[in-house]
Amino acid sequence: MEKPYLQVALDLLDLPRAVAIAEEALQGGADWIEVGTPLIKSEGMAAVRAMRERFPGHEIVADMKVADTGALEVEMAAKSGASIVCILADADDAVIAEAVRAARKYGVRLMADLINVADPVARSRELEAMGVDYINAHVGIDQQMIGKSSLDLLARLAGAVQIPIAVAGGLDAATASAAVQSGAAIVIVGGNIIRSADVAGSAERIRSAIDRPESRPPQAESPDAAVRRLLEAVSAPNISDAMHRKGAMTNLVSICGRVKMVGRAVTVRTIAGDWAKPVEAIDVAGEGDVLVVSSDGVTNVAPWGELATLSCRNRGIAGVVIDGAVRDVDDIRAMAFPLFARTAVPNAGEPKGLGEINTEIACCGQEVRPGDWIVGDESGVVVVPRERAYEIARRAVEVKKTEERIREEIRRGRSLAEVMELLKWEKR
Ligand SMILES: O=C(CO)[C@H](O)[C@H](O)COP(=O)(O)O
Repeated sequence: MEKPYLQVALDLLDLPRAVAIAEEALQGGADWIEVGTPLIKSEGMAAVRAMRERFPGHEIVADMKVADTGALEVEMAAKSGASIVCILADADDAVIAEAVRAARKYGVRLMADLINVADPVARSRELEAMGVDYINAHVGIDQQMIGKSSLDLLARLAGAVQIPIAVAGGLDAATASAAVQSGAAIVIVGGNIIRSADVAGSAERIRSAIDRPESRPPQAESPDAAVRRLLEAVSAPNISDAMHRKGAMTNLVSICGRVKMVGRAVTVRTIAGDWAKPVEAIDVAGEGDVLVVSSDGVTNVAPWGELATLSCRNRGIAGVVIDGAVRDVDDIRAMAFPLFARTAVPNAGEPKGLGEINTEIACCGQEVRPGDWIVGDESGVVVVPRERAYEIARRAVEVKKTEERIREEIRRGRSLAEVMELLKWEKR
């Protein structure tokens, strides 16, 4: 079998950055350069021309995602220097037929992107019969965030067509290696190369995983374990960004400073500093849970202190959030326990048993339900709704990756405004 190709997908907005990143990716062993759809939307065919001029010896793939006017869009890309043009597999047969005619006329090849196709096997066979040159088993970025896998799609295509199959969608070194073992002839990687601080190094790792694929049995992981692993890898600000600036609790401070907390909420409602329900909830919570206590913002009396914190630590509870006051701060600090509260006060409340455990509560400006995910660090606390936890955790990891590349470019001497092209992207 011919050596699989590594195609780097330049899903960026800015052409000079894209050229610089393409150079680094080629140094690391990428073969084909994809002018990504966001770059085409931002810079137009100028991006395709620039890549052709700068990299004359490489395949230039224009990810046009053609949905209509097949001939016109293929012609544009071909005349700008693309050697491969991407069309949507789901486009009408009339669009595909026109795209194929134009591709033959202008001497380029067509790659059909299976994103969102209902019956990928049947459609791939039809596309092959219509003259498409490559099939792309592609799971899009938003689909990846809800757990869809390009490797599953690739597996469905085994033996379905004779033309080469490309695969794309969140691939890294391990999944690129698995893709090659499942028959992929072209491995397309975007985020895990272009948003790395070390683009050449990341491309190199993927290149060697493709060239020397290893079979490693996939690690079984429960959905909860996956969410926890992902949330532990990101910060509260990463999560807030991933949630479009929603989910942040207000007016809280981290009593022990530099601590991190991730866990599912056990909710508590208490009244007038009554500490019975918060303390009873310690025995309701399991290892890794977070107690979230609503005390209606009361700050002249504390429903929480050192002995409760010690008890939490013994049970492996991940942290506590209180929209009120706490006491015994010096002893709690010595434990370095993740405790988030509004303030400190010496008075304890009375344990009368007012309130309830594990009902929906309002706490620090957020609605919290039992089982929602709570993440806290020195920047504050965010609430992640339980039904979107996996998606938000995945998106937060992407936010972090994007920042890694931006940080590297600032280290190299550019300003944040330059890297982000703030002036260009101000809202008009
Ligand atoms: O076409 C795309 C998105 O529509 C991307 O280029 C493709 O998914 C590869 O990027 P990533 O590796 O980040 O998923």
